[in-house]
Amino acid sequence: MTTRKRIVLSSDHAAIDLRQAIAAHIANQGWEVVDIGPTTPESTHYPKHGEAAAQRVASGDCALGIILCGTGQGIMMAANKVKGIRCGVCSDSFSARMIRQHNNANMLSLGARVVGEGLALDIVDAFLNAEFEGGRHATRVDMIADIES
Ligand SMILES: O=C(CO)[C@H](O)[C@H](O)COP(=O)(O)O
Repeated sequence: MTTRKRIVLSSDHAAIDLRQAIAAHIANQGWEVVDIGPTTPESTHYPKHGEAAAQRVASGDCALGIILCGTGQGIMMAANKVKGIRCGVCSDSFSARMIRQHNNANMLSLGARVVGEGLALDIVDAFLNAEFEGGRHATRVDMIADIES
């Protein structure tokens, strides 16, 4: 039996269409997508959606998470308040690769009012296809965890 890796997706009202496009894109790549919404366009509050997704990652229920709001900034700030979460906002594919390789990021944040769908999907691919390099970077990531404890 093949175990598919689970990834959680969430957003606020500003990013529903882009979140759903990302969900379809990565489901096609074999990921088990846990899309925790929202699904309706009413105005909502990004901190609760960032925290909900972050808890799925921090608990180990999902290996990774992708979260979105208008800029990607507010929902990233909320997710990073959850212990064990390392989330970066990316508007370019190089940064998305590097936050995995050097920072062992377990969440990616995107701004739906910043990047178009084509670039966003490329950023997602860069994030998902990169691996943590460890070594000197592990020392530094451990130092981030020390700040939390
Ligand atoms: O980007 C965001 C947070 O960082 C939000 O998506 C944005 O602030 C929502 O704005 P509005 O309520 O005007 O749609």
